Amino acid sequence: MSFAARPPAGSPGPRLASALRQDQGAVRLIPDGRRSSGRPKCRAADQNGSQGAATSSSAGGMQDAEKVAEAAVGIYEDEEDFDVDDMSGTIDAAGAGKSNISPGWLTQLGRLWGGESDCPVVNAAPEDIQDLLGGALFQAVFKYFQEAGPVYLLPTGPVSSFLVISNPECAKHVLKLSDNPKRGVYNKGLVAEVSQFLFGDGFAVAGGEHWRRRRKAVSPALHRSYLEAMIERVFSPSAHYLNAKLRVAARSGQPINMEASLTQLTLDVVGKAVFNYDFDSLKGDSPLIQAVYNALKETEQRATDLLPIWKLPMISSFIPRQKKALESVQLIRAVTEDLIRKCKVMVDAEGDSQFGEGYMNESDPSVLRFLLASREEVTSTQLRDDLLSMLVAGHETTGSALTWALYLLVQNPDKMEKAVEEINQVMGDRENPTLADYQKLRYITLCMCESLRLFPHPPVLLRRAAQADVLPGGYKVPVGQDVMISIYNVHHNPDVWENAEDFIPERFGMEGPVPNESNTDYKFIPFSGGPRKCVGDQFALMEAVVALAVILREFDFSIVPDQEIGMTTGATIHTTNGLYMNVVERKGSGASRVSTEETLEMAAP
Ligand code: HEM
Repeated sequence: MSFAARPPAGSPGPRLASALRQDQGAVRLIPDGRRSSGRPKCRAADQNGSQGAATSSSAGGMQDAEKVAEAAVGIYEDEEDFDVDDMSGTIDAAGAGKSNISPGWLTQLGRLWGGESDCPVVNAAPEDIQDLLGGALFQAVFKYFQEAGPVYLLPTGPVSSFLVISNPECAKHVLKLSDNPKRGVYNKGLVAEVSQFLFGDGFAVAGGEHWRRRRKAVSPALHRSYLEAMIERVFSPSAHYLNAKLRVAARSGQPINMEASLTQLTLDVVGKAVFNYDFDSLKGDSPLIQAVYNALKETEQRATDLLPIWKLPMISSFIPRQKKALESVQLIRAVTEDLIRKCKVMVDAEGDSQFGEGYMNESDPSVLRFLLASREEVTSTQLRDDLLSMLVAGHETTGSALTWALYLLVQNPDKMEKAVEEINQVMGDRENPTLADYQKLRYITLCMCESLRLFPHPPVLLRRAAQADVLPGGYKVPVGQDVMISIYNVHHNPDVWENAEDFIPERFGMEGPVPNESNTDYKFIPFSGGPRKCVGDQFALMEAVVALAVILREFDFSIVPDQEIGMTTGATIHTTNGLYMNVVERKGSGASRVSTEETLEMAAP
């Protein structure tokens, strides 16, 4: 799908869902004609009586719904969220369900295995296949949600399916029970399987006790004084560096690809913050950016591959797609290992460190230095994989979040005016935001949140049921079922959000805490929630708000006309062909006071 870069004057911005709605004919099967506004009520048994036991998903059978529910209630802080009486639904994860009309080819395959269900089961229509397999998967998943309701089964092959969740109640339930130390019902399942080639044993995909130990070791590195130091030493200087590049574009009158520029910015930031290493990707095309993109695209393709050839290492090394991915991983790992080696030499030379709670080396506040100084017993491969988890998780996500925030602001001039007014008011003549400034940049923070609501990165989260479970609403989940929480659908769900498709930063309010999963009761979950919530959420928000403040204070942006800005996914929502903008220096801004020579010197490759 694509949408025009310039909506008519006064338009609230991209209206993604309405564009999708025009194309609803592709989604066919809706038992009993149920619509998305209501929770589908499911009958308990099918007239054919088949239980479709041929898949690993359904092996092990169902536990008694109420027993499962009781166990789950025990670990909820807010037990009233869980309605034990309303558990009549049935989902059979055998890969297919009952269809009233001619099923699509994927469902057809699924039915060969005898799967049956009275719950909504969607058919993959031919026009959706490109989105489902390696395109913008989340868009097809949204389209089905509009027809099939907040919980449905999406068959993806003869023996595989996703139970897709699009409402806050079920998302909260699954996220809170993911790797939960009291009762871990869900794990990372497929996502761990398909991204192991990239993350190895890194804590972003590891599970159970191993994951818990590594997360406990790594997350203290992101303490408050570290974040404060990052604002002044990394976020703000890196954004000024981007400004030098923007100035060259402004003075030459050449359009610039803001998606590429912002993704380079965030790679530079995360490189310095995690490794104290300057990738300097703003100065030239970094093969590492492409490598990370290739590797993440491969993980998504693996998740939807009908024939998982990647499970056969001997064969997969001859396939160009797999070869490219493996080469990318080799490059990413080699860079990471080199950085660890160099830092270790410095830490060893220091002898016994002053390590303690909130430790920060003044000359090198990086996460790597923190972890090495802690002198914890950890193998260098484990350290590499953990740091790589942070590098990959923190780079593209924040780059995409900034890209869409800028896009939305440019498309909504009244919001842009408010944003620039706030920046000028808070920062005055000062070029570098401080922690105090960050705390006052409330409207910019809300713009970032609203951008993350409309364009969440990643748009879907994957889990697998390690035990039988029952979702709020009564949907039974058998052992082994793959579950997809569509953050995109929760954020675009019209039953959850008023004017869900419009960019309205004000919806969160100018007072009170910054929106997160807890204070919105899982309506807003861009950083996930529960035990596996993002460890870099504060880091990311600070980085993005500081970058926007520094950039918007100096430049005006407009989208290059007649540009089709489509969407696709790796791990985040990307444009299909970049986001080209014209840049103009604001009168009286810092930019206009810098000479062309100075600018060229800063931005020279
Ligand atoms: C706007 C930017 C960001 C967004 C939208 C985002 C979003 C997310 C989400 C949704 C998850 C959960 C994935 C899941 O449950 O399957 C996650 C996990 C994670 N994020 Fe972020 N993230 C962002 C920035 C960052 C940054 C800057 C870092 C590090 C500096 C980071 C590090 C991580 C790590 C290590 C995990 C795995 C945590 C675990 O499994 O225990 N993220 N992120």
